[in-house]
Amino acid sequence: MIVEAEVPLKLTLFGEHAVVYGKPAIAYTVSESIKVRVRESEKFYVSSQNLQIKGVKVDLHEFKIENDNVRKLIAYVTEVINYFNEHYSYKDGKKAAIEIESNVEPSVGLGTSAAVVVGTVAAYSRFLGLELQKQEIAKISHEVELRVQGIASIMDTHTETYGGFVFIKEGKVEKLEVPPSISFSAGYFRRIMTTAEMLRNVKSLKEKNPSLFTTLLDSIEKVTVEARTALTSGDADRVGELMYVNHGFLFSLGITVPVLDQFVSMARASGVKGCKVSGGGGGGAVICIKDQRAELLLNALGGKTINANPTFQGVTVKLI
Ligand SMILES: Nc1ncnc2c1ncn2[C@@H]1O[C@H](COP(=O)(O)OP(=O)(O)OP(=O)(O)O)[C@@H](O)[C@H]1O
Ligand SMILES: C[C@@](O)(CCO)CC(=O)[O-]
Ligand SMILES: [Mg+2]
Repeated sequence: MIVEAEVPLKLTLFGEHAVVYGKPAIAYTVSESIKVRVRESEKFYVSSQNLQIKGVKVDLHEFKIENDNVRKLIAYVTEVINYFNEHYSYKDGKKAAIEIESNVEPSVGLGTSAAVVVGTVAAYSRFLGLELQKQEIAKISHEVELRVQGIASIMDTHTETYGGFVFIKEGKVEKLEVPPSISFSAGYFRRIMTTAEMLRNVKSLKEKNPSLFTTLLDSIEKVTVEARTALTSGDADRVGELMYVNHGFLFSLGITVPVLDQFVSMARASGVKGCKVSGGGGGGAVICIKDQRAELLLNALGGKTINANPTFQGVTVKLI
């Protein structure tokens, strides 16, 4: 028996980083997805084609890779196994081979870490004979992402579990109806830091200058609340204006890098209605109000466009 979970990736429209500190955020799922397959095995294995290891140290006696980078890269998966061992006393129970398939590079600001967690929770729990509801999958996934990163909101794991457009506020998830007249262009640039590292940078800014940090987050909250109304009423011009404003606040939080700021300011100068960084930053994803000029510019600056059309199903699990 092979259990396969498919998890959509996601784009953050408004409120990334602020959502970690209790502010609202808006995100939605796209057609890019990650698949996690779990099958019985004589030993626990984790395999993933698109993980790259920087630097290798090999124990030639047992031909074993000894490398802290490997441990970090698969931490999201191993933490899921630890969770179920702790909570469902499956110690020394069935061993599993866990395979992750993704067409998107890891760590691009599209919620790949959350998708790996949600997919592994959904598939591994079913492999153990559990029938978890989406609410439980989302809750466990957030706890796992939090354990690995030390800091994490519910946004990525809950958006990818439920699917569609979601408004996140104070631990609650509300589905948003956004008219199809509003659509987006998106893509990503090579990233120089992971989200976990960006979260730690933002936390240190908060500790250095708490009052300025509060002002910035309160301003992002105002933008996100206004964007919710503009989105559901189909006001693309207003959504676009608010995207540029949100990008400016994220620049002030120090989560952008030159290529992202260059892209956003050149898009604005060429008349694109709205653009901003999306997700953890440090490179990674950008999102704009749909405009071919934005997609051409993204590619011209060395980025990769993705299909930014919304999907509405969230995580799915099947036996193959
Ligand atoms: N295909 C994959 N196979 C195994 N692990 C993966 C895969 N993709 C991502 N990961 C894990 O997720 C980590 C990247 O998480 P990170 O949060 O930095 O990026 P992201 O989730 O794409 O961005 P954001 O959180 O900003 O949306 C990788 O370092 C790796 O540990
Ligand atoms: C940066 C952040 O807000 C979004 C990452 O996609 C982190 C989080 O919400 O956990
Ligand atoms: Mg992540």
